[in-house]
Amino acid sequence: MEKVNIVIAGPRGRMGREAVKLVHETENYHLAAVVDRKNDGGLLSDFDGFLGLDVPVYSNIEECFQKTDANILIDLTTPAVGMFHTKTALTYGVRPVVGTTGFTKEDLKELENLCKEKGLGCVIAPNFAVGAILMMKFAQLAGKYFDDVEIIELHHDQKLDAPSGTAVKTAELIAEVRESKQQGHPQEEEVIPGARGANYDGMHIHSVRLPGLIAHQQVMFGSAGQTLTIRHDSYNRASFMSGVKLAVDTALKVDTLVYGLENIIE
Ligand SMILES: NC(=O)C1=CN([C@@H]2O[C@H](COP(=O)(O)OP(=O)(O)OC[C@H]3O[C@@H](n4cnc5c(N)ncnc54)[C@H](OP(=O)(O)O)[C@@H]3O)[C@@H](O)[C@H]2O)C=CC1
Ligand SMILES: O=C(O)C1=N[C@H](C(=O)O)C[C@H](O)C1
Repeated sequence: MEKVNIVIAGPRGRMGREAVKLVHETENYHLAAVVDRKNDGGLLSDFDGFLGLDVPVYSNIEECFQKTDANILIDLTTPAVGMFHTKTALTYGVRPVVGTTGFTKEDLKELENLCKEKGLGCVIAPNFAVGAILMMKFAQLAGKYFDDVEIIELHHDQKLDAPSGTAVKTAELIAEVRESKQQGHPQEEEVIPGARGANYDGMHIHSVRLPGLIAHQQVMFGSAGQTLTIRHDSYNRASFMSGVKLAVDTALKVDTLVYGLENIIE
């Protein structure tokens, strides 16, 4: 079986380290190179925790694709560079699998067009954990029956973006089935600005950041005399890896942009 040549951007990060392990341990995957802003021209094995992984490190992603025969880019970096990496991959004929969050609607539209133009697959998944995908699907189902919903996402305090990509995706999915509604009292006032959280089509999103947390979300619905709470917890980053593998295998097969693993998991 021919190996899938994979480049990982952000290999030293919390997610990147797990992804390196996944690629290294998957029989038909080959870690061809990594993109890191440190150690340009060196090897991944120069960093702590990557013993024996003599994989070239590039700081310039274009140079990486010029010198590497890559099939897939797995991007696990930051909102600031994720879009540039994804566009560059498509330009070089490499299929992106993107876990990095913080992409805007305009970014997604641009990438959808670029995928069409190039005839390449790309998977952007705000959350790779199967349980989180189910949580979002269940929330969308509940959104048909409850107009009032608040999303509470809870993450470690090193997270850069708020609300989380998962919370935004959840709100988007609920908005597809819920009549638009401004929730709460029409005359409610925030005594301290931000008290009611972010507002997506009238749904409120609250972002909690604390050391000790990994990635958690609860979606709370309310109507007369009842509430329904749907919750998902990721206790470690290994929880995301089966979804990363599914995304890689899907990106190789399709020739369009897939935004969200709920479009793959039936
Ligand atoms: N889709 C999903 O299921 C999940 C998505 N995420 C998302 O994945 C992303 C990464 O999360 P996490 O691993 O926790 O974050 P980390 O901060 O641990 O890792 C990010 C890594 O990207 C590196 N980086 C920053 N800029 C560049 C650049 N220009 N080129 C190459 N590497 C760069 C950082 O380097 P340095 O150390 O030098 O800053 C760091 O090593 C986030 O956007 C997060 O929201 C996270 C978990 C699950
Ligand atoms: O930064 C994280 O950690 C996570 N980010 C993703 C998001 O923004 O939804 C996925 C998961 O929640 C972990």
